[in-house]
Amino acid sequence: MEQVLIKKVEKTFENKEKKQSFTVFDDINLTVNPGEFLSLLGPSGCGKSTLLNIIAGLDQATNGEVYVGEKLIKTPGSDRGVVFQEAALMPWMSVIENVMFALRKKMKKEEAKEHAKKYLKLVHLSKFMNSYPHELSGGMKQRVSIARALAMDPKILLMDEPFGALDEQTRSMLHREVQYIWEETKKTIVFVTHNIREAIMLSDRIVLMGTRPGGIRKIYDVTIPRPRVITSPEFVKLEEDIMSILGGEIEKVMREEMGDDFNSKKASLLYGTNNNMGDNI
Ligand SMILES: Nc1ncnc2c1ncn2[C@@H]1O[C@H](COP(=O)(O)OP(=O)(O)OP(=O)(O)O)[C@@H](O)[C@H]1O
Repeated sequence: MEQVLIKKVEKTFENKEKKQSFTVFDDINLTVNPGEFLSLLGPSGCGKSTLLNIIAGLDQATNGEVYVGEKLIKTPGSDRGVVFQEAALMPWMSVIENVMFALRKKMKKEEAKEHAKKYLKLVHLSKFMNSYPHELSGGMKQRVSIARALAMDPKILLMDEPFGALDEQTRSMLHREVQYIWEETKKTIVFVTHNIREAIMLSDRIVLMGTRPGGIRKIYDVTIPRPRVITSPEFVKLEEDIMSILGGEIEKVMREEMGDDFNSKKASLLYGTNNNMGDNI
């Protein structure tokens, strides 16, 4: 268990050709507590992935610092495991070989095999360890990619919309799976999502990010006892609270993207809380 400290982080992208720069956010301050499950939630383009990539060391902050424990983060490291929306498994390797590949520099082959088996068991894929990626469903591939990240025994697990491409049923199953993994391994998890219900279902805290100017709008403590039920009154209440702020953020993005074509009635029809997919922003 380790804490992540994000101190005055700014990210500006330079477009050298157009001689323009674009600041995604300019002053993010946040502490992710050891063992915490924290979600970054916000409209498209607010910088969730950018912030996660900076924590991962895959991208650098323009200003400010990120620490994992005492360590200043500049590059990727085995203390942080990353899971992306696409599992990116090597198609010519079996499931167990994919997990072992990540361990090749860390341990000998036999030890790596035992280690990989342990993590495949944790994600309930022991039966499929000799299968190949094309033989697996999308949800199973994502479980392999979670096992691969966990096998490195990172202190922090960073997840960027890991279930974004999956159907609703598979997503619910993986919510249970990831909660089980979190409880078993006691990892600190930072989880990026568009989906309000997903954030409420999984998180200890939800960091709601906004755009133009980008930054943290509000932080919610989710105190609803687990396992959580989406129809419970406290769940619905929190969903409405979050949507009331997010609605304004989404409208801002749409206004900017659509210019004169923007029509707030159209926006509320598309993104209102009453439709079934209102949780998915
Ligand atoms: N390499 C880059 N160069 C220039 N601009 C970038 C680059 N990467 C991201 N951006 C811009 O930074 C902003 C934040 O992007 P980011 O992907 O972090 O947002 P997000 O909140 O994760 O969005 P989404 O939910 O749609 O993935 C966007 O406006 C994006 O266009």
